[in-house]
Amino acid sequence: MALLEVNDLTVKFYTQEGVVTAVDDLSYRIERGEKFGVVGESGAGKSVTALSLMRLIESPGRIESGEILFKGEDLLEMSEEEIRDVRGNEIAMIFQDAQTALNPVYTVGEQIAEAVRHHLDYDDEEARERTIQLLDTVGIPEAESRYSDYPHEFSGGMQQRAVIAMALSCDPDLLLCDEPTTALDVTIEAQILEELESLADEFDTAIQLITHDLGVVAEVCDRVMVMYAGSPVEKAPVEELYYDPKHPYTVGLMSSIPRVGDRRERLQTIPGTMPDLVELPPGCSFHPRCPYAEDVCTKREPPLLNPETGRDASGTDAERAAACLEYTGELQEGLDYEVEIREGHDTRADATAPNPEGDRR
Ligand SMILES: Nc1ncnc2c1ncn2[C@@H]1O[C@H](COP(=O)(O)OP(=O)(O)OP(=O)(O)O)[C@@H](O)[C@H]1O
Repeated sequence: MALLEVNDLTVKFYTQEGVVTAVDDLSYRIERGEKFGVVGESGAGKSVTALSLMRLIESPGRIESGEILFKGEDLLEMSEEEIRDVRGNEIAMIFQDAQTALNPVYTVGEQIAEAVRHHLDYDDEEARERTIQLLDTVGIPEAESRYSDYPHEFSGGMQQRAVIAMALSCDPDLLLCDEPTTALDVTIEAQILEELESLADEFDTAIQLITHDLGVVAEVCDRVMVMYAGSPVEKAPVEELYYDPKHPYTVGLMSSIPRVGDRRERLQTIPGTMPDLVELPPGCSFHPRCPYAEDVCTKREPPLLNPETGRDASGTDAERAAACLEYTGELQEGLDYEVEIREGHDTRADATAPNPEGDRR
């Protein structure tokens, strides 16, 4: 049994502008100890997916349908009390902004110790010892004396390490990380990702890592799901995604990974922006930005298929899936891109094929 199995999850927000379908019929699974990446631009539905797992979607949002099986039990059917027990104990979450997760009026050590006492039923002394040990594990030097520091006495990177320590304090089976290193500089980011990865291995914790950065995914994850406008457009083991991306949106994301040593902040980005989720474009929702779009793409919504066999790949078992009419055989010109393999993990797709109409939106 998979640790987590999300089946046909749909989440909507009832706003004054209309009904926003933030997550649309989403299915995926995460195995025990696995590191699973969720990638996509802002507004793709990544955070809403994670908040749904914690049952933290608030009004005007609503989980419309689907099931979220965690160790075989549907989180959506649990009582408030049961879900509170899962939250923090078995599923923990780390957000982008460490500052909001730490309370400025308590010392870092006290806050983590409080979580330890609460979740593990330790007495004060045991909780203090466990906290110091955790701070040390996440790479905070002189953990014993830093125990009594307030959050503002920690650097941004140290704060995020403390938040990771707090999340790991209860030894969760699943850690949801929402852009955990975005606010940090690149060197600290690399260190923290490495730390996160080795801690997850040590504690046998599965990770769902949310990011807009495919470079981060390459660093940490085993499998990846690429999301666009609330839906998965590609799923693949990480190596396959890099060396053989099957969806034009993935190719676009790959072209925008900044290269180490590149002085420009960002190379290219995909022209255009995410569509209005109240009213998605007809057909494939990516077609207005896709350099390979043909007439049929404006009319037919592509199903998630195995790109090799053309079979249905919408379920959680699918290892490889892409939603593009190329795989139903309906594209006449096909997908004309090449992936350039460079040293190490630095793979880049040549997605510079001209789009004659530019941003057609
Ligand atoms: N509280 C809310 N009220 C109304 N709409 C919301 C709310 N929260 C999310 N949404 C809608 O859901 C969409 C998906 O949001 P989500 O935060 O999951 O995107 P994301 O992929 O995580 O992007 P980001 O990287 O910016 O966090 C948003 O574009 C927005 O339209």
